[in-house]
Amino acid sequence: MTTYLLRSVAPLGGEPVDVLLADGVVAAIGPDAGARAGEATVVEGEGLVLLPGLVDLHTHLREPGREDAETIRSGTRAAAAGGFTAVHAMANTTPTQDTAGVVEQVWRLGRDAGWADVHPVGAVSVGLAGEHLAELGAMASSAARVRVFSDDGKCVHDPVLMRRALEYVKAFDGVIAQHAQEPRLTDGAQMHEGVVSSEIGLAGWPAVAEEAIIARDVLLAEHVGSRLHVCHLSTAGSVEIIRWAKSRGIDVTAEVTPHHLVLTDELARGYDPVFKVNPPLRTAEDVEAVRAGLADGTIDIVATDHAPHTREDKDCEWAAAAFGMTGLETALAVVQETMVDTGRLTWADVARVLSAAPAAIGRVEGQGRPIAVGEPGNLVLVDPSARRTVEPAEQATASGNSPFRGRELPGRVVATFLRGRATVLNGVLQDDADGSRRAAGRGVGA
Ligand SMILES: NC(=O)N[C@@H](CC(=O)O)C(=O)O
Ligand SMILES: [Zn+2]
Ligand SMILES: [Zn+2]
Repeated sequence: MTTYLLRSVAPLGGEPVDVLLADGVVAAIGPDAGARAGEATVVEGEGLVLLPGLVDLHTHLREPGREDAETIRSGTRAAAAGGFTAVHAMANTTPTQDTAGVVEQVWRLGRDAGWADVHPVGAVSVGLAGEHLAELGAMASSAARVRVFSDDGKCVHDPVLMRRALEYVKAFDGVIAQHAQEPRLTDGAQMHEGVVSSEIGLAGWPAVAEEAIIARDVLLAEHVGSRLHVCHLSTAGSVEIIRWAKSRGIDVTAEVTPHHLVLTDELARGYDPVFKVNPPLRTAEDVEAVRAGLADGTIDIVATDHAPHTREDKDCEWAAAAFGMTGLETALAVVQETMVDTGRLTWADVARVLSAAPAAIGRVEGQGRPIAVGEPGNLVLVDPSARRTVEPAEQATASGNSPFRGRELPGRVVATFLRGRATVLNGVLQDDADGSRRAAGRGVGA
């Protein structure tokens, strides 16, 4: 196994030091690292920030069932390119990830691909139909060790089913990740309900459809004494409810997506379905509220909700298009632009919201760890001074539905290490050496 000497890198944006990666772990930090480097491959790290490998709690890999949009391999290559060393693969596949057999298959395909650890999310209900609980216990005790359960794409709207799920997962320290969308209030909805939806004539998805479910679920979580996680929170009112729930001591965590940190419903005016997503892009006031919530810790993590879709499902009229946008390869850049470059989060905070906290919520071992001697070599090296223009054709994801296409974003992933092995080096995915390699992000000097 190759040994790497990361020379003069800044862990969590702090003072530059040398870091030695050997035998899959952080073997030395500081003057000792150079002395023990021997034949190590040297990575010049001047000006680069070293973070723990990123952990995504919310990824759609589409395999099994929609391999035309993404496969476990293409999706985890995109993850590596974006600096991730672990992803949670959502359950809305075909067949649904609602049995031990299916989650084990997804887990095994992820392990065999080798680009990032894949932790399958188990469905809450059989077939995501919202009627009968899936075999949560069997998925938890399977080889995939499932701890996160979600019907994402659909809301667990029946309060009795939600209550039973919350009670059931307590036995194995699981968590229910809720896609908060009251279906009766969003029938036929196409975008955020507000000024823009009424001006352009698209059916609205009101903020209250999200907030009503979150309010109900934090109360249910309190009642049964269980753990709740709220997926892709998107409104100012949702931030207020989570803040209130935490102040009462309710065991709830929440995520925001990169796109909800920066994009607004104004983008729907062009009727480009690349901006069609669930929950919908909201208003500038909501964007400010989710940034403030992330900055003050009300929102625990950033999760991508990477949702690849084929051209047929996206390049059509707005009403017919699928909901969702890709995000693994732009997440860190968007967080840098909206939160770090604006002074609202430090790099140490970024390590928390994109690595340590999602690993803790998912009960993932060996990820999201401090950068310290003896810890697994799951790391990402970032150049915050680079700039790049997002080009879907240069991305590793098999789908082209990035809402940031053509947009310039800061930062570049220079290297990603999975247990000491480089999955990305010098901005290039490490699968072949024939010049046809795709850059992991076009940046200065890439
Ligand atoms: N976010 C989306 O708009 N779409 C997701 C489902 C989901 O996250 O709800 C998908 O699977 O495509
Ligand atoms: Zn969802
Ligand atoms: Zn999702």
